[in-house]
This record gives sequence, structure tokens and C-alpha cells, in this order.
Amino acid sequence: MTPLEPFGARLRRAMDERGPLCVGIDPHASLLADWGLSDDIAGLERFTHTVVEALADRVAVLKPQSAFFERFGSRGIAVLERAVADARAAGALVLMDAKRGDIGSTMAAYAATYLAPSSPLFSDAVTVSPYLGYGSLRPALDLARESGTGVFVLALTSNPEGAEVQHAVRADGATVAATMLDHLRAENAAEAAAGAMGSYGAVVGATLGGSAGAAGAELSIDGPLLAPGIGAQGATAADLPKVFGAAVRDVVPNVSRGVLRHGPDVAALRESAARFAGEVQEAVTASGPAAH
Ligand SMILES: O=c1ccn([C@@H]2O[C@H](COP(=O)(O)O)[C@@H](O)[C@H]2O)c(=O)[nH]1
Repeated sequence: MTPLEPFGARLRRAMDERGPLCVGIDPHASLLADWGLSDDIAGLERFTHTVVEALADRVAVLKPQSAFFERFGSRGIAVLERAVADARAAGALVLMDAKRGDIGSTMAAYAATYLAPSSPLFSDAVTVSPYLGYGSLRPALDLARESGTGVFVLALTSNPEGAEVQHAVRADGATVAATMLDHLRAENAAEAAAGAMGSYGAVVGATLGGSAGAAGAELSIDGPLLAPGIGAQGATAADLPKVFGAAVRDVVPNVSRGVLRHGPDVAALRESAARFAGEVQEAVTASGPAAH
């Protein structure tokens, strides 16, 4: 099979053409109820199909949250497989939010699940946790390079509990988060040297305010920065320049419940996503001209 163009280049094009917004597909039990759906496989299927139908032809990235599908067992995974294929066919990039992390040999199996083109869950990118050590992610990083896919590494997560681990200071004086970002910058060096956005991203919460700075973290990694936390977790698009500074143009802001709560009406979902996209564009434009 012909390998895909590298994920970073594909993502940059999608961000330029559609705007950078990433909408989550998070079928919370409470959202199924709010949408008048049953908390079972039929409800899950209807919810997922509606989000894909509403948004896959217009947002840059859709991010299914794997946990909400896994809780329904094999039939939930089948719904997820279909969503990934339908969303990609409609032109969205699919970022599987699976947050996998394990020793290298097991990591290789996770990598094959999400990043091998022959897999039923083949996605454009996957989220991973580096807390078994960045090096344990090597099978995913290597397979991503081979298959033209991407990897997003948890660096500074949007939840307040994350600081306990991520702000910890290592023997060399760097925080754990800054070390992860340094690894990613190095991973992206070859693509950056060729003038492209790298395929290796970091997850940095939009909720962090000044605490990204407190972690001593240089956020520019020559790759994408997934920024969850807008909407239900309290951050707004206006927070993005404050958190990310000059790196704001590499930010892929994520909103899940903030958009999904407007369903099941397709037009209302689209309107909400467009509103968030407009707010993001306004905040990024107000932050100053793009660096050349
Ligand atoms: O640091 C992180 C990493 C991932 N997430 C995920 O993003 C969405 C956020 O959903 P909202 O409804 O917009 O709060 C969810 O799937 C999380 O698991 C995150 O929030 N923070």
C-alpha cells in the first residue's frame, strides 16, 4: 500500500482549509440521555453517526474518545470502527483518543491497532501516555513515520491533577513536561528542516493559564499542540494566545461536550462548531501576524 503523506503535512493543510478546530466524539451516558437516546448500542450508534454526519465534512479533526465506545464491548468497538472509516471518507482527520502507554513490546501492539493501515481501527493519529518513559513509545513513533500517521504525547494535560507528575523536576533541572516537549521537538526535526509541520504532537491543556510557563516548558515543538479543555472544562478560545504565545498557530483546539450538548439537531451541532471555530480564528488573528 502506498504510504500516506506525513500526518503533519496533512494536518497543516486541513487546518488551513477548514480551520484548526478538533471536535470530540464523546458519547457520555448523560449526553445520550440529553439527546433522548438509550444508553445502549443503538443509542451509541445513533449518537456517533449524527456527529460524523454533522461535522466530518467541515472540521479539520474529529477525536473519538475510545473509552466511551469500549464500555459497550465488542459492539461498541464495531461502532467506533465504522465512525473512523466514515469520518475519514468524509474528509476529516481522525485522532483516536486512546491514551495508550505500556512497555515497548506491548506498545507495538497498540501502535499496530491504531497506526497500521491494515487495522480496522486505523486512524490518522493516536494519543499516547509517556509515563512508562518516552522511549517506551518508540514502536508507535516509528510506525507513525512509516505509515504517514501521527502521535500526540500527553505533556501538560488539562486536568488539575496532572501537575503532580508533569511539573516534577528531574535531576537535570528540567520538568517532566519540558522533557517530553524536548523529545517531541527532536522527533519533528527532520520534517521541520523540510519546512513542514512535524507529525509528532503534544497534548497541552487550554486550561493551563500561566502554569505552562511555570513548568518551564518551551511549547514550540515544530509539531501540533492538541489543546483540550475549551467549553465544559472552562477554558475559552481567548485563553489560547495566553497559554501558547507564539506557538498558537500550531494549536489544534479541542471541544467535545461544548459542541455535543447542542445535539441531536445536525444544524445546531454545525452552528456550535462554527461558533467555536470563529472564536478560535478571532483569538489567533488578534494574537499577531504569523511568523515567516
Ligand atoms: O489533557 C487532556 C487530554 C485529553 N482530554 C480529552 O479531551 C476531551 C475533552 O472533552 P470536553 O468535553 O471538551 O471536556 C475528552 O475526551 C478528554 O478525555 C482532556 O480533556 N484533557
